[in-house]
Amino acid sequence: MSMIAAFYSNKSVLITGATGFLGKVLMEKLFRTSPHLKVIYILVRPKSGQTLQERVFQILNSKLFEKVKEVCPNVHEKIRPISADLNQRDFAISKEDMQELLSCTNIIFHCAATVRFDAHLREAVQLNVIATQQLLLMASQMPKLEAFIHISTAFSNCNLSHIDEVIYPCPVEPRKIIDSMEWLDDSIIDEITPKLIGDRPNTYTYTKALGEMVVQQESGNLNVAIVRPSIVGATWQEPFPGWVDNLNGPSGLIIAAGKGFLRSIKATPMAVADLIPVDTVVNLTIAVGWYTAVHRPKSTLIYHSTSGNLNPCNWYKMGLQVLATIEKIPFESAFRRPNADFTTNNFTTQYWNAVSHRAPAIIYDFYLRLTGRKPRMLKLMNRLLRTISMLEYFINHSWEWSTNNTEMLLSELSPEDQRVFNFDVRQLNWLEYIENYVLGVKKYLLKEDLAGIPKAKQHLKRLRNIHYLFNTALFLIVWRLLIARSQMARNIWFFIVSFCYKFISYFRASSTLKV
Ligand SMILES: CCCCCCCCCCCCCCCCCCCCCCCCCC(=O)SCCNC(=O)CCNC(=O)[C@H](O)C(C)(C)COP(=O)(O)OP(=O)(O)OC[C@H]1O[C@@H](n2cnc3c(N)ncnc32)[C@H](O)[C@@H]1OP(=O)(O)O
Ligand SMILES: NC(=O)C1=CN([C@@H]2O[C@H](COP(=O)(O)OP(=O)(O)OC[C@H]3O[C@@H](n4cnc5c(N)ncnc54)[C@H](OP(=O)(O)O)[C@@H]3O)[C@@H](O)[C@H]2O)C=CC1
Repeated sequence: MSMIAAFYSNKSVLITGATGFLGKVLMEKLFRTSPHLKVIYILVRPKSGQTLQERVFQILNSKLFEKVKEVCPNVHEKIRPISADLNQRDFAISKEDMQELLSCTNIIFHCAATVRFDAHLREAVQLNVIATQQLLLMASQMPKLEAFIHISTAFSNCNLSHIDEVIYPCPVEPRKIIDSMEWLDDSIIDEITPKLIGDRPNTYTYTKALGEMVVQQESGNLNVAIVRPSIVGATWQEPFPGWVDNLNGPSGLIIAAGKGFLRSIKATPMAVADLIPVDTVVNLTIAVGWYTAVHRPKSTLIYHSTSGNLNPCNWYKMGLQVLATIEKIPFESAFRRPNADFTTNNFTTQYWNAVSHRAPAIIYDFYLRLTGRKPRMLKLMNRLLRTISMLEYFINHSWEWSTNNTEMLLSELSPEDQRVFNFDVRQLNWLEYIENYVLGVKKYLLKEDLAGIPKAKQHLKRLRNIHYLFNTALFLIVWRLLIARSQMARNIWFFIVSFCYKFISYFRASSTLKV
């Protein structure tokens, strides 16, 4: 029997960010391994015209939850959605709900965050710092609370190249930043943002670092731990391989490459691609919840959920495997044949952006206009290039994360728990994982049927023919223009034609001799 699974039986768990990528997988695994869990409270806001109940219904009816329903048929009774907006004071939770949360919660997993790299500093501070502070305050009023697990990111200190499992202080105290957000207007915040974030690439990583400091400073007597995942990718094993449902991290780029939009990207091929499957992060997080509650470490422990130091993979190997898989199982209705490559300097990046990204988009838009349709490709391409520019920092640097606490925790688990809550990345086979990832992107993100593969291959053949035809026509037009305007081009043309003529005459003569 798994000790960890038994620990969660009869517990009341509170999850923030349960409608997000990581939160959903966390909830799924908790229900599947501990079906006797008492209740999971999830803080949810109404969104995109959907009520809380509709959002929960959609999650429970998704493919991700299929296995849970087999082991825990009454799962819908065990999820208790609480209407909450983490941007509001007291999260805008009703008095009755707040009372229930305060008196019943045993474990908190705080996953909610804004993960947008371009979030305004005010917005990022509100969610990644102030909401964490408020949640800690709530936690301090929970008599039954056994552990508070905060999800941060391995990139909160990406301004360093070697990162230990410790909290590094930021030059300006979080309290000062929080106070200043109350009275500074947006234009001044815009001006000071670059100075505050310093050598970090965006407000996201900066506010996640501030969030960690808040956890350290304001957790009082609570049993607190922090989990720091690197780039979270599709599931490795559970509930099934390759599950993913959002475009963050590599997923969006896999689509862009597979559909033929992305042809080149500035990357350091040998830099470590520190991807970590979402189920690995979730298994570690659940184990951390158990360890923190049962062993009550004296200080706040940080756990790195990274792959680089134990089982490294680089962007070159990853990119190659993505392309190899796409060739085997192509995506439908590609814009161009998938054929992406890495560039390593600004000049070639700009060149290929113009030639391989913007020019085809402009030509396609011209074709749309001619056929009476609304042009859209250049706009889409510009958005893709903007997204890539924001991700570039992470594919052009390498980091080293120490994983002593994570390894210590693994050694503390029973063999059964090591199996049920496996977070040992040394067992990960990258090529197999990436293949399943690409397949998962096709099935669960693009919702494409595998039966459509022959048609997709046919479409790629057509694109290849169009490509050859286009290149030949382009060559002939350029050549014709050159010949018309330049004596040197005419001379070269004359030389080539006479050379070919002599060559053919020689062959004809030698074949006549043989006869
Ligand atoms: C021979 C060699 C072979 C070579 C082969 C070559 C290779 C080829 C193979 C390629 C694969 C292998 C290598 C992969 C490299 C992976 C790099 C990963 C780095 C990740 C680092 C993460 C580290 C930190 C981890 C953390 O700790 S945090 C979690 C991570 N957080 C994020 O990843 C948020 C990012 N995103 C945003 O920050 C916002 O998205 C924002 C960007 C501001 C836009 O913002 P905005 O313009 O407002 O627009 P959106 O509404 O968001 O989107 C607007 C439109 O772009 C779409 N779109 C959103 N996203 C993405 C995305 N990714 N990729 C693509 N499209 C996207 C969306 O569908 C919408 O399209 P539409 O629906 O309009 O058609
Ligand atoms: N994905 C990654 O690559 C990595 C993620 N992380 C960390 O993991 C955690 C989870 O990330 P991930 O699941 O990928 O992110 P998602 O963007 O998928 O999920 C974010 C969650 O936060 C919720 N949320 C955001 N704003 C509010 C609000 N105002 N009130 C209530 N809920 C809100 C969202 O709710 P809603 O559905 O309503 O928007 C959603 O459930 C984050 O803390 C992130 O920093 C760390 C490293 C890498």
